[in-house]
Amino acid sequence: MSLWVKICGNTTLADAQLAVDAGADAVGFVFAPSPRQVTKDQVAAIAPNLPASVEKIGVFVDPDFTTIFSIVESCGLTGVQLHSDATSDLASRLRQRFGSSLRILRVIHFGSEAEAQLSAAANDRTINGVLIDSRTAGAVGGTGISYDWQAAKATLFTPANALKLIAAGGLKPENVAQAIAVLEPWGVDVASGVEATPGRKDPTKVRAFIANARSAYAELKSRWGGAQPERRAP
Ligand SMILES: O=C(O)c1ccccc1NCC(=O)[C@H](O)[C@H](O)COP(=O)(O)O
Repeated sequence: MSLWVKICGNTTLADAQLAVDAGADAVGFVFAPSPRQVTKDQVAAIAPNLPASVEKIGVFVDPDFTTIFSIVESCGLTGVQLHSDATSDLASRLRQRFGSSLRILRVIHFGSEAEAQLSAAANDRTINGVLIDSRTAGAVGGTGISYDWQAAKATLFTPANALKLIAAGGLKPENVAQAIAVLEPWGVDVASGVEATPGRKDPTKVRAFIANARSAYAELKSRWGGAQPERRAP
């Protein structure tokens, strides 16, 4: 088992390839209003040039099924990250249509409702994992703001939680090791923390982020010894 690393908010092939070369497991594309917003045509031109082994995740905010279906098909996405009402049947419709090959991630924002939302997610067999992110009054992602990791560890990233939990929100090369040491997540995700300017990645930051994350996870594994946390399949 190793740490899953996603570099999100790619807008060019060069940036996505940079993430791949630096060792990312997944690259993300934001199909929502954002300084990093991309179109279906842009991603359809980028994704086929990336290795098949790298996950290509589309990020959708309040999406409808038809839009997501069309984008996943046209761009060859391997996963979706849904910022949507958890009570909608969107995830189950996507699961029915694409089967187990599509990684479906739900987003939960750190805050007063997060614990209840995570309990509900634990019973949702259509999703493969949950990304715990920050939000502001104006943005549901890409905020560059980190939450209280100690509080998140106590309430969300608990040893009892078998979901694949991904830490996001305000991560950067300088703090990702600390986040991993505290939260012991299944994965980490970053957008603005590895940028040179909004929408464009900084090669030095991308490489440092992934290298620091990998070495922090290696330390964590030695702390665990033989007893690594069980995560729910798949
Ligand atoms: O990145 C965005 O601009 C964005 C906008 C709207 C919804 C989601 C968005 N990003 C999704 C991600 O997975 C980001 O990596 C995550 O929110 C963390 O962002 P950051 O705090 O900038 O690292």
